[in-house]
Amino acid sequence: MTKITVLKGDGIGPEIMDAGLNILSVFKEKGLFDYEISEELVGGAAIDAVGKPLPEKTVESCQSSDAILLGAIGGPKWDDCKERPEAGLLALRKQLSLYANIRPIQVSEELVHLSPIKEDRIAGTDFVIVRELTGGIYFGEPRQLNDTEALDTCVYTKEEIERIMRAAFELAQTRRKKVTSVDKSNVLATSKLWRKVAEEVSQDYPDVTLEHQLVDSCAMVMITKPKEFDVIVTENMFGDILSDEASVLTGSLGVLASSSLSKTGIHLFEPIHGSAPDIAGQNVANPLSMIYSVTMMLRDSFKQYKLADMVDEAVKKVMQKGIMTKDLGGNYSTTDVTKYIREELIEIIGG
Ligand SMILES: NC(=O)c1ccc[n+]([C@@H]2O[C@H](COP(=O)([O-])OP(=O)(O)OC[C@H]3O[C@@H](n4cnc5c(N)ncnc54)[C@H](O)[C@@H]3O)[C@@H](O)[C@H]2O)c1
Ligand SMILES: CC(C)[C@H](C(=O)O)[C@@H](O)C(=O)O
Ligand SMILES: [Mg+2]
Repeated sequence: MTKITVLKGDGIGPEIMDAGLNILSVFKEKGLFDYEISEELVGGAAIDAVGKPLPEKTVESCQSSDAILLGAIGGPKWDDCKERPEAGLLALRKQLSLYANIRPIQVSEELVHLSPIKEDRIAGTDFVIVRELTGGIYFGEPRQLNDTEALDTCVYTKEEIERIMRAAFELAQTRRKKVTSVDKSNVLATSKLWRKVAEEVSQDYPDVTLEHQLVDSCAMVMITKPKEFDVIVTENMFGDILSDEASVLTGSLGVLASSSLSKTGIHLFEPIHGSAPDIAGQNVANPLSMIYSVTMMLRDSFKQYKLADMVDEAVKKVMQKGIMTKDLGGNYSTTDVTKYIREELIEIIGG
């Protein structure tokens, strides 16, 4: 039996996870896709229950799963904990070698008018950020903090860069065959190596065009000419920042999902946003980020392309009717939007 480990996490995590699982369960009910769920703790919820953000039981469940769904972690309640919820997520990424974080950015027809950026600049935008997820300054040693000095270390090895480059080039081969490698090679040693390895790897993909861009100007072009991009490949922290910036193009952070891929074949799927403490518990969070995380899982882990397409179609129909959460200017609740998507999906399957 296909096993999915579900990590609801904190804040809006449980609310949007319930939405994602609600949609997935339609396929089980209709006999189209069977699976069992193992629900485990991560983040603040795990700190509260067992005193640490990533219990061994959670890791063991993930390691014996076919895929992992994660809601979101973190929140002000745990800001002063010795080990914060975020440390649990980072340790999970590291322990499961989830090195390639794929963050698709598509501006849909239904939502294009909701971005603060002019419609003609962004209509048709369709790119993917490939973010290196297990290296860089997030994980480098030594790191230190005392009252007068703090130290973080940014480390990248050639192997780590080569691995993420290959993921980006292979993805580009299935798309418009252009890779933009983003770095800060005018300043950073890690970025100089990044650029050199990008050039070397590109020799193996002659059908793909490689261009380099500095991260500061990339941040600007992403807003002014986002249609220029096909696949952006970048290191861990730049990818984190650029992907939240990219959400401005799509109308809301609440519509963006991601897959974190591992060579083990056990991948993790999660929204790119956080636990949104400002709206948690109000039933107003946009469930689309989690529902799209489920469609990414259906495609990347289970090759269930038709089922994923059906969910996309159901979401599109619901958006066309203007049934949206507050972040997109609507006044429907999380559960209402989910209910309408479920109904559309059932109709699509039936028809
Ligand atoms: N992968 C993760 O679990 C993850 C990612 C990012 C941040 N975090 C954590 O989340 C906590 C809050 O961080 P933050 O406030 O900077 O970022 P955030 O992404 O949680 O929220 C930023 C803004 O976007 C809104 N937003 C986010 N998701 C939404 C959704 N689905 N629907 C509607 N609006 C949505 C929030 O209401 C907020 O105004 C922090 O503890 C942070 O470390 C976790
Ligand atoms: C919560 C935090 C550690 C995480 C990150 O920085 O990777 C988040 O911002 C993300 O984008 O998934
Ligand atoms: Mg982030």
